[in-house]
Amino acid sequence: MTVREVEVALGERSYAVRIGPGLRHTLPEIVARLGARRVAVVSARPPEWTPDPGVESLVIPARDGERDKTLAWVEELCRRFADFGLARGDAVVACGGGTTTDAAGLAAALYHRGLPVVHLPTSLLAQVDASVGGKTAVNLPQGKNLVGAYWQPAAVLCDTDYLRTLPDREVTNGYGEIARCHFIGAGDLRGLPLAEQIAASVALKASIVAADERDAGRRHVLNYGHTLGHALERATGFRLRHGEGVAIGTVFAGRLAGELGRIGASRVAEHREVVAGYGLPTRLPAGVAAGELVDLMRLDKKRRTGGGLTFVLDGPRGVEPVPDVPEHAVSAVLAAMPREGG
Ligand SMILES: NC(=O)c1ccc[n+]([C@@H]2O[C@H](COP(=O)([O-])OP(=O)(O)OC[C@H]3O[C@@H](n4cnc5c(N)ncnc54)[C@H](O)[C@@H]3O)[C@@H](O)[C@H]2O)c1
Ligand SMILES: [Zn+2]
Repeated sequence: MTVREVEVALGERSYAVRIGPGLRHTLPEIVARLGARRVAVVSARPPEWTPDPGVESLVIPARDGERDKTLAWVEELCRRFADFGLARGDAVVACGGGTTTDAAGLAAALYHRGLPVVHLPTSLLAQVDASVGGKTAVNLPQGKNLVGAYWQPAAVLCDTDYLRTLPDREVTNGYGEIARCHFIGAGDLRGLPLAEQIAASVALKASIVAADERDAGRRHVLNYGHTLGHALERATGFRLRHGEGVAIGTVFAGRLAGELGRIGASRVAEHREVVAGYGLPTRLPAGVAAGELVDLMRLDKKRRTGGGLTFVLDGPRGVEPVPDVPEHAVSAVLAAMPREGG
């Protein structure tokens, strides 16, 4: 069995992300190394797929999905930890999609002011992105991921066996994040075995997180393709999955960089080819007006930066945030983008 290992280098908070088949069976070694006497296993997978930590444990069944990514669920998890008698020296295990690792990660960060958490991400998106880097969060009615903490896991086990039961659309969703890695430093991953694509995407994220754990600068490049991606998710009432929005947003980022004279025509074309090559959508969905997308992007940015459209774009110095992109350029590129059914 081939196991790949990526180190997230964060000093005394460093940890390993391991990628390969059957890795859930190595959880007891990780728990033993942590010295945990008891473990709460928050699992969104069925019992036969829920990992055994090898010590006294409480399994808390969870549901993946945004509807349980709430403070109420985090409180419920903490109450069950307390009823079980979880205390310092113990640990939490999170097994599920990114919604489950985010919520259980936040519960671990808060309970007793922080217990070690081991992530076993079960979706492709969670393996390449959500479980690595230490951001945890839950949603509020006012918006997604508004309440959270930085809480690095003690270890991440990307057991590729989990992906065998993943629906096709969720596989595609994860590829949206892998495709954008092509342009932010991972190089060409097309045609490689899936485990290698996961490892390369994780290695890229690990290197960026190690340089900028708390999102002060470099970590922004991870948002490649995300500005339009987020607007598309919202404009379609989340009918488009996150990775699909990022895919279309990546094609758009290439075209916008071309429009601004930052990259040449062949690099623009490469964006579409790479995204299409992963079986991802490249065209704007039907029925979403360009004006609405610009409004959504402007709103999104205003909240964060106080005005001006900023995009993470490719260019002569590589990928970097580009502030004050003129709105007419954005509108022109959107108007020229191919459309579904058009
Ligand atoms: N913390 C971070 O840095 C970070 C980064 C990216 C995304 N996220 C968060 O991650 C979440 C998205 O993650 P996601 O796409 O995994 O969503 P998810 O947790 O909702 O899972 C997606 C779907 O896949 C199903 N699923 C998961 N594993 C499965 C398996 N092995 N077999 C069959 N079905 C399975 C789930 O039941 C669900 O229907 C979002 O809430 C996002 O905010 C966090
Ligand atoms: Zn993303």
